[in-house]
Amino acid sequence: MNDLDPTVARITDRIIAKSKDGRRRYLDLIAREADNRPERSQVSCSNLAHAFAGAEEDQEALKLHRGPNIGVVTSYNDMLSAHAPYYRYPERLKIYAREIGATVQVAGGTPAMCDGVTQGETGMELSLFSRDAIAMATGIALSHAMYDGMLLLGICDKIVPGLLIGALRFGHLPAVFVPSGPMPSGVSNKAKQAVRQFYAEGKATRAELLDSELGSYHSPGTCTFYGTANSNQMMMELMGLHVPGAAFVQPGTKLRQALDRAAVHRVAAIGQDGDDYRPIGQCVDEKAVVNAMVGLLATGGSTNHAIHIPAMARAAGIQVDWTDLSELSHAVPLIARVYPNGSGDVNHFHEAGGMGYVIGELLGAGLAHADVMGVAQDRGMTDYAREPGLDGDALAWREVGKSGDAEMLRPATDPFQADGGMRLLEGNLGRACFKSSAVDKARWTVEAPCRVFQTQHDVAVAFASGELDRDVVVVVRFQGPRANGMPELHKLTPPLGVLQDRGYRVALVTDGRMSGASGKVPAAIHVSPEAYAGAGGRSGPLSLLRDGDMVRVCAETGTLSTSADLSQRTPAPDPAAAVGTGRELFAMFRHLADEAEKGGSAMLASAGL
Ligand SMILES: O=C(O)[C@H](O)[C@@H](O)[C@H](O)[C@H](O)COP(=O)(O)O
Repeated sequence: MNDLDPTVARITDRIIAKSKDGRRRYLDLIAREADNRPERSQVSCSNLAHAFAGAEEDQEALKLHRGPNIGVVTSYNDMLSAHAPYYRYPERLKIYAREIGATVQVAGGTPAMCDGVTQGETGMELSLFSRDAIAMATGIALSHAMYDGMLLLGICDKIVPGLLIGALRFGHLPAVFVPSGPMPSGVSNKAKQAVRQFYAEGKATRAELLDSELGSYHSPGTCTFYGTANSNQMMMELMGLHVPGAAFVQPGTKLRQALDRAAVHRVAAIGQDGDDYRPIGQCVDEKAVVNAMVGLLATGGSTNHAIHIPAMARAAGIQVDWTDLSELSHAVPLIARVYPNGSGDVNHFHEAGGMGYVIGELLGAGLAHADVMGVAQDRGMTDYAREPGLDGDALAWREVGKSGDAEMLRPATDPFQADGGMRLLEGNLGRACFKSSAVDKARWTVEAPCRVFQTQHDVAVAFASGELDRDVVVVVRFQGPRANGMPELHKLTPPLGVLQDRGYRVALVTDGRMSGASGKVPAAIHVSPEAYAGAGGRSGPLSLLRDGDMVRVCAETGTLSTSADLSQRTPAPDPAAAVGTGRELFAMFRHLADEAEKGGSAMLASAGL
């Protein structure tokens, strides 16, 4: 293992310094919570009876306080394919717990949205804030104070960040995340995108498109592209919150079951009553957060994490921003290419060495912190650089060896790109993120007259009528957290991709989000401050742009600017708040949300975190 890379060391020190007060307050809180944790033997018998009444065969063990009682927070629903396998989990987890004299109770459920289902639809405007609703639901589940540890069942985009934020507010408890793995590969993501582009151009029928989509999304398990859900799994490994290597093992396999079983046994082993106490609030420290950022950059992960990492870190008293991410990006090489940044999917990535290989390379190059607490048998990250397998029925970890596919995974000494997957853009239009790993370097700079839109639907209409057939920067504004909850605008990818393939220089500029599955088209996203002013607020510069203004997006120099003189202009008026699809229920989240760079969260802002 090499010495720590100087940039990683410097940024970690900076994060530690700026988080000093917040982190101290947080650690004091969890120490107090640990000290004040109600001894179950002292809790009122009536309260206990309420808690154990439904426990059936575990009632006796709970009554006698035989072993740790583990609370499961599950985000099961069977519309979300990734979460469908969780249906059978509670029963299994209870059995695994009994093997070691522990008990498992389902503490509560959380909502879980599928961004694939709501993409381009009004339901997507609830998506970012569903993360905070999940954190709050996690808090409600754990508020019963009957648990000695937690198992967190969630995979997809907002669910892992929401579960982690909620769990961190119970940071005196140990926790293990339990993923259930990707579905087998179907129609390749590249072929799926090609049919979408054909359809956008009128060259494929709706029936052909649906067949292609169903060939891709075909069974229970996580979608196979490297989007937000799978980036979540990467981060949980690099933060040490999984049983090592649990991320990408498919559902319904013996290995998956062995990993789930190990998760129960691990969380029971690292509780406050044992001699190896590892509360999640200590596992998630500044170094673990830096590891998550490094992993995101090294693998070209989802841009959504530029919003979620600051939010998750805040819940543990830690402050990070896009400057930290961007500076790290200069030091972290891109060592993985998974669709949308390459052609293989997460199953191929896993076969080629997967997370074990990535972590081994990052540790070897001094880019990741080895000395995080983690939940693995041996403290630290070393176990995460191995891959799990079965020796008979027993779980065993083996060395990963060389990359099994040099098109997909490369050593840190011979990477795909010398720097990581994300750039910060700045200028007179604000601050924005640019996913450089997904965009051909020849397209890192686009300067063209802009067309300004207020909805993604209007972009589709302009595209269909041929109005966008030219070099153009497409600006889609009023898509920030306070305007409409900051939806993903991934449905713009096929039309903009078509324009690009027709030979035009095209870029997108928006205060909204793109999906983890977006790539190819250069995009300045999450522009902050957002265009929307809100009561008593100030409109961001995007609200001043007009059709025809020259806009420059440059990932090389980190620029997002216009040559137009904006100083005398009046901002475009805020759009009216949308109602329907439940959006009116989320008005308070929109009113109170802070900026994307801080996590776009009303909950954290209001809590003073
Ligand atoms: O951030 C993400 O990872 C996406 O929101 C993802 O959850 C969503 O399902 C995509 O919209 C589907 O991607 P495809 O366009 O490849 O089907």
